[in-house]
Amino acid sequence: MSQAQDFSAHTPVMQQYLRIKAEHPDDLVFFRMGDFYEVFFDDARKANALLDVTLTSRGQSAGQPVVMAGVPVSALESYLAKLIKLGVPVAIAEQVGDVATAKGPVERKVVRVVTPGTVTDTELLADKQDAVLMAVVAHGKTYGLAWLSLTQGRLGLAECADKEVPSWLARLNPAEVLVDREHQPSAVLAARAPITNRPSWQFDTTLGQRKLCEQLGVASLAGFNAQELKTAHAAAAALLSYAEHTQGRALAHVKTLTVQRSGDLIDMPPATQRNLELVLTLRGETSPTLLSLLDSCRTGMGSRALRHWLLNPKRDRSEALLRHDAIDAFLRHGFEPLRESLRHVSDVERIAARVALRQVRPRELAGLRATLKALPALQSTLPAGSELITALAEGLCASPQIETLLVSAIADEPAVLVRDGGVIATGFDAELDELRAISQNCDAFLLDLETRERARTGIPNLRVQFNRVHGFYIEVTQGQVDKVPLDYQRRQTLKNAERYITPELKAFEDKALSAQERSLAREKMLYENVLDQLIDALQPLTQLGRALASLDALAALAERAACLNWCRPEFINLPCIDISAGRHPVVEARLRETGVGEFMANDCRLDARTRFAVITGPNMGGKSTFMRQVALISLLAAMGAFVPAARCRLGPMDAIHTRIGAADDLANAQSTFMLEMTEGAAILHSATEHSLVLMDEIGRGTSTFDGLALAGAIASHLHDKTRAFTLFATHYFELTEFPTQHPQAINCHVGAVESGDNIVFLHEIQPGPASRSYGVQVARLAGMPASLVRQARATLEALEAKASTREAQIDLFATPPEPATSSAELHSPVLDALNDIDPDALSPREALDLLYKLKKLNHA
Ligand SMILES: Nc1ncnc2c1ncn2[C@@H]1O[C@H](COP(=O)(O)OP(=O)(O)OP(=O)(O)O)[C@@H](O)[C@H]1O
Repeated sequence: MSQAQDFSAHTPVMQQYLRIKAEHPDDLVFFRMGDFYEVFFDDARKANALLDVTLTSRGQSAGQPVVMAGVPVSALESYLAKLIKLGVPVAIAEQVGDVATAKGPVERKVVRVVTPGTVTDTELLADKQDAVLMAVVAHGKTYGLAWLSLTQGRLGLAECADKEVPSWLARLNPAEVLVDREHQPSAVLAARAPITNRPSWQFDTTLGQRKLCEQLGVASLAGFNAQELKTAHAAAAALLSYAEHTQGRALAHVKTLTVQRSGDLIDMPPATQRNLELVLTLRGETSPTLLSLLDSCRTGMGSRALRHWLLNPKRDRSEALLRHDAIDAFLRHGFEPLRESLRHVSDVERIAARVALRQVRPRELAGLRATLKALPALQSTLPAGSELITALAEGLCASPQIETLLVSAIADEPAVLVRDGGVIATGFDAELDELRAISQNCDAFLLDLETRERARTGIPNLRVQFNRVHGFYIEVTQGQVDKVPLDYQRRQTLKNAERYITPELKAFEDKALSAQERSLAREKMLYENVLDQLIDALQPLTQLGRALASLDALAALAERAACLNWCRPEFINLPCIDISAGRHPVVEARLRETGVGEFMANDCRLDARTRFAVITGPNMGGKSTFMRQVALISLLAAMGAFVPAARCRLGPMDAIHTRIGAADDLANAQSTFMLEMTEGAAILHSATEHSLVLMDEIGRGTSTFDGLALAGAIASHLHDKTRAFTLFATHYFELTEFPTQHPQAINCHVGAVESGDNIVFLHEIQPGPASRSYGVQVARLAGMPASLVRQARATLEALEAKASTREAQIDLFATPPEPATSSAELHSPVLDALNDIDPDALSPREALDLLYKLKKLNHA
């Protein structure tokens, strides 16, 4: 922290600060002063609370001491990482003017604003996940969505209904959602997304259209099929303005737009993502999940691609088929050579984005150079026979000029930062080489001077040295001082020695220091030139990043298929889920890891005639595991992966809905039962005959009769009206009657055998209903006290005896009665008159007269 600085409000430097702060009222302003970023006033207090940096005060402002705190420049990344995690945006004001020539305070400017959705710093981002920035705006019931991954340069647009918003948020998992400050969209607030408020005027359709056209370099959005998405354009306006604002520059690398329509993707509501533990476990951990099992990628780019495929499975299966072909090709010809080559590949996707934003570090460019050099060898590992791999291989031919430029311009092992020098290769620029030679020849000159001066003065231990504060000097110990010649001028007195300068040494110092300064400035300029040339060649770099990411992800899927013994799924065009010997990949892996036992593979056969399976059996029997594995296998197939089964044939699928278990959602003031019913209702409203629905013990959150009645009604609705493929696990034995009255339903159960007081789970799905539920035995296994188990068993026997003497069975699945209609309504004169009308025979005039007559009748 600069010690002597006056920070009173009237000083020019504070005026400069206050001006910058006024432009960034919502951001924490990091104000560069030498080797520190200073934060002032309320920002300082905030930094103190969040980062635990020490508060100091200096000078006065409006009669109050100026409170401030400092963060060393070298520690910026770690502080930013903390603030980003806390969702606090930081505006970084750098010194952009020349300190040496500035009159008054050196010019400072906010060069970028770092926010959770727009971070691009390699150190601040997880390798395997991208930060997504999103903007959402509501026009009536239509929601416009626009999103951007800055590090991928991908821009997306969509429009959807309010009830679909949670699915989009869950799928895109944005780090930051921009909303209109005046009209915060309720669906976003309800989903508790991390929002950033922006002014209303930024959510403007016309502005959005213009900005999108400018960004993509086109005259119309028709080519992207995005012409009609007016509400999404409004969201894009805010999105692009904010992204540019935070980066402090245009986004040169964002050149493509994807329009996604709700109907393109297999719908996976947030509950499905959560219950199937796709990317997070139910406890919120990243492992063990389906993604953690799948992701054996060698690069961060590959992992990110895989995550994207998993969370965005398409209904149209052509892309998945191409991926299946590619995996086949890898399995036939080997995937390890490619995976080995990928070990030496840098994150080209992120490097390309950081080039475009001019944030790329010298070592990243060295990494890019090494990757480019490794490409021919990598290309030779690719198998033939797959259309997709052939297409991706074309993306590997990044322009040779880039490689030539990086080889000639960037040093073999460049320094971390350009400002330290040593980044540009020797031989790239004659002027730089000359300046460097002057500084490097320093040592030789100093040695020579030392020898000469020792001879001239007769002082044998005289030394010529340099330090940052005092520059060059000749040091003579106190005992020898009287031998010093007259042309020695004293620079500094130490306890045991005197330090001198001579005219010759002073002249050399001027030359050497200015050469070093000029050489650093020249390197900076040359580096910027290299960036200019790279930005001109961004397209092939971005394409290279994407090709490498996809190849890595495909090779990982092949590796998983081989190691875990998965098979290629088949798609057909008839309604069908036909899985032979299917397994739950994560449970199977866990059993193998822990050595507890073998996973029991199970079949699932659903088709146009059998759409509904009632699954019964003991707790812990494997019902949930079976249901989940059917969903996971369907999803894996749709994303283009092989599946854990011996054989698998799947018909079209438009959604995977799940209602499994429940924890109270206290934060949303919803009870377990309320949540169960809300999720259940959402499924009944949106599922179609092409959807897969998993219902696990619906109704258990309330009293037995209520629960049973509701479960029966829900099952009937799903079977008769929705006609979705449904797996319905239940402990209500009454529901095993369901298939007798519903032709498309079957019973199946998970097997268990009793031996004495014990129960052995077979985990095998068998036809027909379970004979009993073994709840008491499971409680015993769980370690309930023996006396309690005895009591429960006695009560159970009494209840069973009572139930068997009960006579009439209630028909759970009877068609519901029509809502009551009053007798007055049945004999309404208006209805009678209406019945008599023949609309086709009426002239307009007669129709109008009749309308008046009907109205009169109604009031009579
Ligand atoms: N097919 C299988 N092969 C081997 N083990 C299995 C199989 N299915 C389930 N298991 C084991 O049994 C445990 C319980 O399975 P699961 O949760 O599916 O039972 P459940 O019938 O749904 O129980 P509940 O009715 O209490 O919810 C799993 O954690 C797993 O360890």
